[in-house]
Amino acid sequence: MHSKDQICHEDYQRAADWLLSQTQHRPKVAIICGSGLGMLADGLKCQDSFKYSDIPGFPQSTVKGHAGRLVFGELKGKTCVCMQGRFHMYEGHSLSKVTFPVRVFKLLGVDTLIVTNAAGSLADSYNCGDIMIIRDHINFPGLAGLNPLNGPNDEKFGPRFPPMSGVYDRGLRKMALDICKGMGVSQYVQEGVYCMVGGPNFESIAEARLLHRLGVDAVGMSTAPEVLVASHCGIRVFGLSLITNKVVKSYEDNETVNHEAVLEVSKMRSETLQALVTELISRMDINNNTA
Ligand SMILES: O=P(O)(O)O[C@@H]1C[C@H](O)[C@@H](CO)O1
Ligand code: HPA
Repeated sequence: MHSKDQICHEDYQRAADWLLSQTQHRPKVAIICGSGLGMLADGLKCQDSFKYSDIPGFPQSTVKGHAGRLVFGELKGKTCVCMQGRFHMYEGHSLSKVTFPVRVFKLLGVDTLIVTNAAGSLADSYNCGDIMIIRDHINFPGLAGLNPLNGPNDEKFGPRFPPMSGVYDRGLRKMALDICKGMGVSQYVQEGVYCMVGGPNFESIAEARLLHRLGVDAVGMSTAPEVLVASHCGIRVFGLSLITNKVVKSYEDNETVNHEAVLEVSKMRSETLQALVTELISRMDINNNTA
């Protein structure tokens, strides 16, 4: 490792080699669990689990609801790796640290990333407890120049100027909608635009109104950097937001949001989310990247 913020190819390779030496699992699918969504790893069979503090180069999780464990295992015959806890920019990590695991996953042979998060809704038709399939994102820190791909481009991972249209795989989104219909949960499933803000504060009312006017359906403090880095290195992406609160948009509204409430709602939908992710993985074709 060169300096706190500069990570080179060998650093990713060192972490990947260490993991490959510790487990027989060779994952094709990676799952990143959002706040309170760590239970997505619970269904994995034949688990091998590693504390982030033991993995070379991995940062530490500091947020409640993010256990800080990497879990390998089998789900419906597919080998998966699951991050029980992600890293956020507001914790003080550089964006290259936030996205460090994604490049390690690439070196492990992962070809599909499922990202999940807890988010607040701006869309008037959304309710607390809704599941939003992410169609697209707005990366506010990215628009302002805070991008994990800043700095020298590592051509071994991808091109200098990666496209960002169509990043959330259309086939997987359609498959997820079909699964939700089959599960009889379509009434609380949405498809929409996620916006990443820096956090750690929740939005002011004026900020919420701005995001609403911009067409944002749900807002959170993660996901976009991981998705950028995954897409840059050719990993297929699918994303889910769990709507844990409605963002306050009115000065007449006395509601306030807090992290404990976010974690409570995450728990409420854990079974449905787990069933959806399991069925999606079971149906997905992980060899030729077509759903
Ligand atoms: O990791 P995610 O994006 O699910 O976490 C959300 C955003 C903040 O970290 C936290 C706020 O409650 O939950
Ligand atoms: N805003 C930002 N991030 C969030 C929210 C929110 O309302 N809820 C959960 N994560």
